[in-house]
Amino acid sequence: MSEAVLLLAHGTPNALGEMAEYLDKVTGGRAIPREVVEELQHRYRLIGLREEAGATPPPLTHWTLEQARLLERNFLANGLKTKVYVAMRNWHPYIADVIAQMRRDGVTQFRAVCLAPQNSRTSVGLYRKATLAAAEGIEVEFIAGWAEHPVLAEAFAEKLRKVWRPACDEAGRKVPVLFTAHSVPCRTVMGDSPDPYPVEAKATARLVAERMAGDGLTGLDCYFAFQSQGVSGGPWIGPTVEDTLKALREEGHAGVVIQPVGFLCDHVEILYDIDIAFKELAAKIGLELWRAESLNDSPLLIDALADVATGRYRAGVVETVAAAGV
Ligand SMILES: C=CC1=C(C)c2cc3[nH]c(cc4nc(cc5[nH]c(cc1n2)c(C)c5CCC(=O)O)C(CCC(=O)O)=C4C)c(C)c3C=C
Ligand SMILES: [Fe+2]
Ligand SMILES: [Fe+2]
Repeated sequence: MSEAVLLLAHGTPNALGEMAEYLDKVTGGRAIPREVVEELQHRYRLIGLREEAGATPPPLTHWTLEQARLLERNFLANGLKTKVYVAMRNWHPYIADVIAQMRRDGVTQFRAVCLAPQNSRTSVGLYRKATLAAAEGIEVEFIAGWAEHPVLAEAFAEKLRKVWRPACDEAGRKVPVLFTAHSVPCRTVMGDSPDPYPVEAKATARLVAERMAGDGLTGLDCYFAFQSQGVSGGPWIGPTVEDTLKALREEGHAGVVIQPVGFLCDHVEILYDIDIAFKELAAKIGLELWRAESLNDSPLLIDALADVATGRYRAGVVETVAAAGV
C-alpha cells in the first residue's frame, strides 16, 4: 500500500491565448461573452501574463507548486516519506491527469487537501467532485474545510502584523483592518443546506484578529467584506469591498489595511482586484490602502498544511471514501 497527499488548487491559464478555454472550464461550458474574456485578459496582462506561455509560470501555479515542495520537505524533516502531488480543477495539471499518474505510481490511498481553507460548494465542492470521479479504486480522505486551524490563523496574523503597525505609524492613528474572502452567488448560501462558507470565512478572520489583540487591534477596528463578485448572472453575497471602502471613508477613516483570508497565495483576485482596482478606488475617494502580503511560502502555512495533510488536525469536515472495487 502506498500513501500520498494531493493538494488541490483552482488553476490558472499560462498564457492570455488560453483564457477562453480556461473560462470554459471554470463555468462548466457556459458561454462567456467576448467582452468578459477580453476584460479578464486585460486583468491577467496587468499581472504579467503574456500571449504565449513563458518560462515563468503565473503566480498561482508558481506558489502552489512551491507550497507542495515545501510540504514534502516538511514531511521529510519529520521522517515522513510521503509524496505530495498538485492538481488543479480548471487548468493543467488537471485533477484527472494527476490522479491517473498517482495510480501509475502505485498510490492506493491519499489525503486530498484543498488550498482554499473555507468549505464552499463552488470551489471545494467542485474539487471534491472531480477528485472522487477520478479516484475509483483508490481510498481518498477528503478534507473539506480547515478554516479554523490555529496555525493558519497565526500565519495570517504574522503577515498582518508586518503591515498594520507601520500603517498605523504612518497614519498617526489606528487604521481599520478589512478582512476579505471571495464572494459566492447568493443562491449557494440560501435554502435547505446553505454553504458554511461565509461563516467559515468570518471565523478565520475572527481568529486572526484575536491573535492581533496583543498588538492593539480590537474587534471594533475590524471589518469583513466579500470581494471579486463574479461576472455570471444573479446576486453575489456582500458587502462588497467597494461599498465598504466608501463607508469607511464616510466614517472619517483615511486609511485601511486589507487582508484576504480566503486565499493562500497571490493570484488575479489579489494582484489585480486588490492591488490595482481597489487601490484605484481608494485613491479616488481619498483612502490610503495597504495590503497584507499573501501567505505564499510562509513556514507557518506549511506547518498548518502538514497538520491537515497528516490527519493530525481533524476539526474540519473529513470524509473518507473507501476504494471502490478493491
Ligand atoms: C468560494 C468560492 C470561490 C473561490 C474561493 C474562488 C477562487 C478563485 N476564482 C478564480 C478565478 C475565477 N473564478 C471565476 C468564477 C467563479 N468563481 C466562483 C467562486 C469562487 N472562486 C464562482 C461561483 C464563479 C462563477 C462560476 C460560473 O459558473 O460562472 C472566474 C470566471 C470569471 C468570473 O465570474 O469572475 C474566474 C476567472 C481564482 C483564480 C480563484 C482563486 C485562486
Ligand atoms: Fe472563482
Ligand atoms: Fe473570482
